[in-house]
Amino acid sequence: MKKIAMIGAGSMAEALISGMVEKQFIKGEQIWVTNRSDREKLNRLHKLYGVNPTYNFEEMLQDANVILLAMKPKDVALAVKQIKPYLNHETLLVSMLAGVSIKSIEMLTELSVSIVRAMPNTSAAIGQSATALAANSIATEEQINLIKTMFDTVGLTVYVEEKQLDAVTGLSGSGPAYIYYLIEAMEKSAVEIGLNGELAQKLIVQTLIGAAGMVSRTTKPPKQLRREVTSPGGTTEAGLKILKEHQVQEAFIQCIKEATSQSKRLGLTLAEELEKEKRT
Ligand SMILES: NC(=O)C1=CN([C@@H]2O[C@H](COP(=O)(O)OP(=O)(O)OC[C@H]3O[C@@H](n4cnc5c(N)ncnc54)[C@H](OP(=O)(O)O)[C@@H]3O)[C@@H](O)[C@H]2O)C=CC1
Ligand SMILES: O=C(O)[C@@H]1CCC=N1
Repeated sequence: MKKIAMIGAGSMAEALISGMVEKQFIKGEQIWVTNRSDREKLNRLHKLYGVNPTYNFEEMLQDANVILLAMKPKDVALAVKQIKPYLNHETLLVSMLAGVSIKSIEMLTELSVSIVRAMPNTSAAIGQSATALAANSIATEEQINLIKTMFDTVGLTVYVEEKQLDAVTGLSGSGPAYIYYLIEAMEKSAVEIGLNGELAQKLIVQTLIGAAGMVSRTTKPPKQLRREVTSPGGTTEAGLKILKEHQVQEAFIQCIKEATSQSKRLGLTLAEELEKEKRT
């Protein structure tokens, strides 16, 4: 890989840059990054990772092996319009956008280009993303393998059918936020029950790492692991009773379903706009 061009320089782009550079998949100087107008952010990325900040699409896209779309779904139409003059049949477009279908991107490019959709998460910054990939039929095996190798450097990568990407987005794309929300609650409670914040954070983080390790390294299902913590008449049982009363598990299920639906809605909104444009 000689050159990656990133259109968009937000949280997800930075997480990916940070992970790829840290894992020495690519040097910062081989990455070109642009955004809409936040010059300060581009300069910060340059200082931190050595990437090339630019607003010159020609310089950025010339000979790029991969062009990464990393803007919000609502901004993709304008972004693709801007890069369209520099696309050709050799182009390999990678989209990290929630919901936006391969078909919509094809409609925007109006060109037969290889497209790989990826749904990573921000833990890519420390090489711990859970990423799912789906590609169009133009993408070659070599191109798909290249993108798999790229995301492998920032965590676990799996292939899915494109129609499964909304569910992946609701589950693992947004997933880190659900865990941070839980950590916030644990931190708040720790202070209220009289623990020092710094000490509590250490205990919470290790508890999460330990629980994740137990799920991934033992063959026991989470339900059994939960039962093993829960002594009859003990503390866990008393605590879990409150979670059940508040239907916390159902709330989590609803949360993931709603995030999945929102991914579908984001994609549909754009698809409808593009169909409407095509008809007029
Ligand atoms: N954040 C996450 O956890 C994840 C996000 N994603 C997906 O990644 C994408 C980016 O998300 P995230 O990083 O959070 O978003 P951010 O809002 O943090 O970043 C969006 C970036 O896109 C830039 N941008 C917008 N329009 C254009 C344009 N026309 N040309 C060039 N750059 C443009 C913005 O520039 P400026 O700041 O100058 O306006 C900004 O740098 C989304 O589509 C999201 O669905 C996928 C997985 C996880
Ligand atoms: O919230 C979002 O829309 C993006 C997609 C997955 C995580 N963040």
